[in-house]
Formats: sequence, C-alpha cells, structure tokens
Amino acid sequence: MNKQQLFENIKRKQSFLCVGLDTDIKKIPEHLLKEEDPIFAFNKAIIDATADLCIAFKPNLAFYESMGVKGWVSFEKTIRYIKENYPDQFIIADAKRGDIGNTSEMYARSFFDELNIDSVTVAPYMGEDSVKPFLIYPEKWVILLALTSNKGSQDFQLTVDSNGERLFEKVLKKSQEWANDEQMMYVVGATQGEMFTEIRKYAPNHFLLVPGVGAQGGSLEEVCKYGMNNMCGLIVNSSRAIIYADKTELFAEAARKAAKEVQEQMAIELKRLV
Ligand SMILES: O=C(O)c1cc(=O)[nH]c(=O)n1[C@@H]1O[C@H](COP(=O)(O)O)[C@@H](O)[C@H]1O
Repeated sequence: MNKQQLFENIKRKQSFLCVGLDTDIKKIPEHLLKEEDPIFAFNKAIIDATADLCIAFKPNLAFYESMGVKGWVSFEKTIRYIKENYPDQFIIADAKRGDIGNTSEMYARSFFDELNIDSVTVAPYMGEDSVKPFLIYPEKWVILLALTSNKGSQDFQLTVDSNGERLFEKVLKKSQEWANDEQMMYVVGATQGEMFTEIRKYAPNHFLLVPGVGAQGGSLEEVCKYGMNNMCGLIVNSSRAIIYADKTELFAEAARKAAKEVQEQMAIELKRLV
C-alpha cells in the first residue's frame, strides 16, 4: 500500500486507528480456550468487530513467538485472514528487527516475501546496512523507532551529543538519506506530547506510527495538535484498551465500542484537514 492509498483510507473511514493485536492467552476470555486455536479465534472476532473503524492492524510478534510454533501458526492465520477479508487494511508486523545486513535480509524476506505484510518495525541502532535490506521491496514500509512511548526513551533517545543534537534527531535526519516518506515511517510514542512539534521539524511529511494512547495514557488530542500534517500523517495504535475492553463472551462488542469511541474522536480531529 502506498502513502496516497493510506490517506484515502483515512479519509474514507474517518479514522487513523490501528488496532494492536497483542493477544495474550492469559488475558483472552475463558470460553475461547476450548477452541482449537484460541489466539486466532480471539483475533478473528476482534478483527471482524473493528475492521470498519480502523485502517491498520498491528500484531506484535512477541505475543505470538512466546507460544512457539503454535503462536507462529496463529500469527500467519491472522495475517491471511486480514488479507483475504479486509484487503484495505495496512498490516504492521511489530517485530522491532534490525541486524547485520545478511540477517536483516532474512527478516525482510520472512515479513515481505513469505507473508506479504505491508510494514515492519525496525530498530535503528545498527545503522544503515541493518535497515537497507528492508527497503528493496516496492510499496513495503520500514517503521523506524525514533522516540518511543516508554520511560526508557529518556535513556538514549534524548541524550545530546557534542553538537547539541539529540539521538532521536540524528535518527530522523540520517535515515532520510536511506529512504523517503513513501517507504519510511517513524515510531513516536503518544506519551511524548509536545515533542511531536520537534519531530515535525525534521519529518514534516512522514507518517508516524503512534502507540501509547489507551493503556499507556497518551493523549490523542495532543498527538493531533502537535503531530498531524496535511495528509493526517498519523497511525495511532491502541492495543490493550481495545482488545481487552471486556473479558466475557461480549468481548468483541466491547472492543468495537472502545474502538468506536476512539474513531469518533479521530473524525473530529480530521476536520482540521478540510
Ligand atoms: O513499536 C511499537 O509499536 C511500540 C513502540 C513504542 O514506543 N511503544 C509501544 O507501546 N509500542 C507497541 O505498541 C503497543 C502498545 O500497546 P498498548 O499499550 O496495550 O496500547 C505494544 O505492542 C508495544 O510493543
């Protein structure tokens, strides 16, 4: 999917919500445990209940890999289900990969060749040759960690070098030598508030993947105020606050209600664009 198509989906659906499929066998409703593949059964119900309210789904690989082969099967089934039933959805493999070149090449192969997923999150720490193997695939995206939502983002990302440059700034500037805003997005945590103004100084046109609303307490209003650009430029993820809105047999309806609340706020924010 290209940038314009993503923007068209946002306008059509009046949403820039990404539903995070962080599916934990210990948190899903008990009645699903009797299913042959409880993780997939849960995902399928969440996807069906929220697909018209969101433009992206983001399964986080940790939740699947933690279950071994079974988890990987659930992950693949989930990807296939979205692609077959909701082909307009942008899929993000949240894997936070990145390694020496030939190893990154294998990561890229598994997400882009093997599974045909739209995008993968990548850590920038190992530099250019660790990111470039993900960039040889047309209309596939690298989503590079820039300024994350967690407390530890202060440990490295905000440290200032001898030229007065913060590490996240360096990531934003340097990585634009590798790819433009048609192939690269950045992760910026919703908890970063006014820092979105800083991000937009260096990446005015890029899409940003913004996790951290909902369970982590980030403000959608602030994210939009400081981070929205003329193509929206935001994909805002919420995982736990949506998928675990309820733990009974009514979990999918509750997830839909939680997603709808966020989508309605997004529709209001999108009025800035016209
Ligand atoms: O790359 C990410 O998606 C990510 C980056 C970041 O800075 N913070 C962050 O929370 N995430 C992911 O976004 C999701 C947030 O989940 P909730 O806090 O439950 O909405 C998890 O899958 C995190 O791994």
